[in-house]
Amino acid sequence: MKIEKTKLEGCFIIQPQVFTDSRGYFFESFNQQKFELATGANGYFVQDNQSASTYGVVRGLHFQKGEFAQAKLVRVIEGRVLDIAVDLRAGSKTFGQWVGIELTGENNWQFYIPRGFAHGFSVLSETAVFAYKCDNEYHKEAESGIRYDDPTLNIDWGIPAKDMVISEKDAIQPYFKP
Ligand SMILES: Cc1cn([C@H]2C[C@H](O)[C@@H](COP(=O)(O)OP(=O)(O)O[C@H]3O[C@H](C)C(=O)[C@H](O)[C@H]3O)O2)c(=O)[nH]c1=O
Repeated sequence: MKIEKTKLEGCFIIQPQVFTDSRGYFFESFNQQKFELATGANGYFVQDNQSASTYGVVRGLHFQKGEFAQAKLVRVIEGRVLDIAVDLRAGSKTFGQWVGIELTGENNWQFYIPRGFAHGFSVLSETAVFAYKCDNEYHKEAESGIRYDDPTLNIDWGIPAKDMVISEKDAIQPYFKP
C-alpha cells in the first residue's frame, strides 16, 4: 500500500498493492490495521455505500453536519470519476480549498476524506460504480451541501456543463459561505 498526501491536510490517496496473475487480479480493498498505520486516521467505519452512475453525472457537494459528520474512504470499482473534496474545517489553513483526484477501476486508487469536508464526484466514463466507507451513519436530518457550480469554489469537474446530469436536490444546494 502506498500513501500520498494531498495539499489538504488529512486527505490521502491510497494506492493498494495489486497482485496480478494469469487469472486476473487481487488486492485488499480495506485492511483496518494497515490503513491506520499508514494514515494515522481512525479506521473504524460503520457504513458501506455503493452507487452506479452514467457519464456526466455529478453527485455532490454533500456533507453531514455537526456530530453526524462523516469521514469517507472512497474508490471506483468500474469506470472513471473525478473525486472532489472541499475543506470546510473551521480554522483550517486550506479552508475553502478543494482537491480533485481521478479514481478509476484501473488504477484502483482510494481517496480518504476526513470529517469536515464536502464531497462529490463527476463521472468521466460511460458508466461508473462508486463504493465508499463512512465512519458515521446516514442521518438525513443532518444532510447539507454546496452547489456543485459555486462560483467561489470554482470547481473544475472535468466535464462540460452541458453534459452534467444533476439531481433535483443538488440543483438547489446553497452557495458556499466563506
Ligand atoms: C447517502 C445516503 C442516501 N440514502 C438514500 C437517500 C435517497 O433516497 C437515496 C439517494 O441519495 P442521494 O441522492 O443523496 O445519493 P447521492 O447523491 O449519491 O449522495 C451521496 O453523494 C455524495 C458523493 C456523498 O459523498 C454522500 O455520501 C452522499 O450524499 O439514497 C441512504 O439510504 N443512505 C445514505 O447513506
